[in-house]
Amino acid sequence: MNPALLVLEDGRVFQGVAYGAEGETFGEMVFNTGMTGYQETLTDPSYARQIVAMTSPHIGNTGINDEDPESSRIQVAGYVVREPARVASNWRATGSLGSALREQGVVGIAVPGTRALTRHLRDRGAMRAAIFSGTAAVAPGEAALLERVRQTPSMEGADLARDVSTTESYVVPAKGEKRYTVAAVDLGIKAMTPYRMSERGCEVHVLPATSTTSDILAIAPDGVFFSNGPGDPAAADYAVDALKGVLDAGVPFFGICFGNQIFGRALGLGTYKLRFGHRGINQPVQDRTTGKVDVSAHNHGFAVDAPKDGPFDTPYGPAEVTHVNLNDGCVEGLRLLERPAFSVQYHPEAAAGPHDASGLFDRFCDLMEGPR
Ligand SMILES: NC(=O)CC[C@H](N)C(=O)O
Repeated sequence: MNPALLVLEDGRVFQGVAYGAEGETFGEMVFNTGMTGYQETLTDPSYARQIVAMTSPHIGNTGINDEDPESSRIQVAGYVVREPARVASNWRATGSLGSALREQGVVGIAVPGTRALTRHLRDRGAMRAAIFSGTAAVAPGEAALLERVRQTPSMEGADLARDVSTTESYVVPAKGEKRYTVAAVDLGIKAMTPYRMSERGCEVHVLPATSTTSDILAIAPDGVFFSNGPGDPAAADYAVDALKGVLDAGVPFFGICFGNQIFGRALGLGTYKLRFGHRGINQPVQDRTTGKVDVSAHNHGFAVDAPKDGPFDTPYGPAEVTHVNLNDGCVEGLRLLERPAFSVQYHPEAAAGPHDASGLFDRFCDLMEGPR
């Protein structure tokens, strides 16, 4: 087992052993608290340019399979685990996680101190980092490695959605009878999202991130969807502009995660970076319109800054915060009160995660049914 180093931009260094591909990789250091679902995490395009540490101490037990990927490849910039499983055992497994990381050139590290790392990030916030393993970890000394980490760009201001988006549009057919046509703008879309819509009779036209309002409306959609995605929502003006045109046209709208942040910006709200974000599958979110609490899947480092004490004015009429996170009070959902448009900051597609919030896809279908 070859030595490896995890170097954080504030100078903290964790020593470990190489896991996956050997070499070096740079990204924003974040942690995920999910006890299950590592394959969905690894393949979620929202993790582009992030090094993800798993707080669950044993990773890889169920190997990898052909059914769970959220995209065609592993998307994280690097991977930190406490103890990689030595044996992959599951009836669906087609391979081991270690070999998948190696084959796809994803540099990882196993460190004994993932708990210390998580506490450090919780206190100091997500920060730039790098993993150096094999020969990359040996020669230069920690000071030189740290200097290289400090030269990398930060997540703030990063426009990454267009890098991970599809370049060509494609159609996910409706399962059973087709009821609605949905234009889904791919800002880093997870495979489960169009699937959840197709299960409900939606024919989903997945469009590139930089699609304009007229590209979107050209398919005559019953509803428009903006997906999750990586990077800073403040850097995606092109998506905000496209969505403004959709809202002007009054077409029903649903957004998830990055899509919620873009919706917030289209309403004139700002976004800001959370200290360490929410990444896991057990975050409590309250629907303020019903009082009901969902346990939900999350992956976000930014949040929308919106007034929570009642409806507020927007260019599209009054809006309100519909959902809040019960851990830290941050905004988890928005809606317009006089137009058919809403969004959530978390993941009702539940991949991985609890299915409490899956009814939000039905709410989107109800909005599309409305004008008929
Ligand atoms: N999953 C997402 O869509 C993440 C949105 C955004 N990149 C954030 O970190 O907040």
